[in-house]
Amino acid sequence: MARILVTGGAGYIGAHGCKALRAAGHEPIVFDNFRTGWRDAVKFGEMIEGDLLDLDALKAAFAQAKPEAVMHFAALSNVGESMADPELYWRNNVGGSLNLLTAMRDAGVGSIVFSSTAATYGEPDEDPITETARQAPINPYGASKLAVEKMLDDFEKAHGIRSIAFRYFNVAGADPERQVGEHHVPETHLVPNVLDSVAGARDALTINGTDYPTPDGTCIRDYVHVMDLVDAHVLGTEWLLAGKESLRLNLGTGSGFSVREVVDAASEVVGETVPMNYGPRRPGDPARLVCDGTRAREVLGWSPERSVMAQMIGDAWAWRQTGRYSR
Ligand SMILES: NC(=O)c1ccc[n+]([C@@H]2O[C@H](COP(=O)([O-])OP(=O)(O)OC[C@H]3O[C@@H](n4cnc5c(N)ncnc54)[C@H](O)[C@@H]3O)[C@@H](O)[C@H]2O)c1
Ligand SMILES: O=c1ccn([C@@H]2O[C@H](COP(=O)(O)OP(=O)(O)O[C@H]3O[C@H](CO)[C@H](O)[C@H](O)[C@H]3O)[C@@H](O)[C@H]2O)c(=O)[nH]1
Repeated sequence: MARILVTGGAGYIGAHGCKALRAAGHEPIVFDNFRTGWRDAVKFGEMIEGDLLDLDALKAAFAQAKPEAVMHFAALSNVGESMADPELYWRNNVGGSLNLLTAMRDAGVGSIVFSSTAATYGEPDEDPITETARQAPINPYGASKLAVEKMLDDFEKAHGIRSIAFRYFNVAGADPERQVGEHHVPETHLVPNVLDSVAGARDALTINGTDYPTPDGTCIRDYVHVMDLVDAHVLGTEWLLAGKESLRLNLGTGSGFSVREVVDAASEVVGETVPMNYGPRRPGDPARLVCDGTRAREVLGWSPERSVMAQMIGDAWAWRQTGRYSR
């Protein structure tokens, strides 16, 4: 059993991470400023309210929590917002991570699992994308995540802090037991937007572009169930705690689904037609992002068993019907 400081543990993926840590016998301690997170999402251990931009608060959190490792989910992650306000993204995501690594160095904590993203690849030059593909982000969000990957490299060389950067593809679904789930305000992700449209909580879903060079003209993505994704984080944390080397790993299934295929799957799961219309392309959307996820399976023994489209949509729908948070 290990004590793990979980930054962003009140957010979508971080809350599932806490559940997975607890299920594996570890003790998550959430560090979050609730900017996009939810107090109701903190269910699996202690919580320290604080901001990554406040180095003193972070140092105090390390003194209080005495963690053996860190899971670092906290970030802002809205691509459109990052284009409009890059300063916010560089300050929060890069400045916040710099403070975190500084506090880790000072507290003598030598293991961190970091949420990176397929957005670090930009317009990929490989299909499917392996970890050695060129990283050339096309928006400030992706650039901020790539900068943190480089910061991790430098802190390892200078201070021996070992890290795993997981490059997530499209995360979807929810805890099947409905304790935690996805709730962003505003929501930009496809699956919750589809379900909000079915539930009448928003106007018809707008499909962003139908003229991409894909079989049905809509963008193709690689969707991974959030519970599978956080299982990889537990395996990664245990890997580092066992003294093993730093890793950079994609997390995805290797299967691509178009926007239309996701909509059709949702209609089938929910048993209703998804109200939808067609809009222009969303700036910055690559046509196709599909992962070569072989390495995570081989190195960590990760097996994403729940990342089946019908299951991801079904779990997200069940959570939407009964579980959502309120502020
Ligand atoms: N959702 C996806 O599909 C996806 C894909 C790739 C990468 N990621 C990455 O995964 C991580 C989690 O994403 P999510 O969808 O759960 O986002 P989220 O917005 O639901 O959660 C982020 C959490 O971090 C907290 N936070 C942000 N800035 C903070 C700060 N300065 N100090 C303290 N807490 C702060 C927020 O309050 C929130 O609870 C992010 O780093 C994101 O970039 C997500
Ligand atoms: O209402 C919507 C919402 C989305 N889409 C489309 O659905 C696809 C998936 O969009 P998401 O917003 O769900 O996901 P992204 O692929 O844009 O982004 C995800 O993957 C990125 C990496 O490429 C980042 O990591 C980001 O944080 C993560 O959410 C895109 O073609 C998007 O344009 C729609 O057509 N309508």
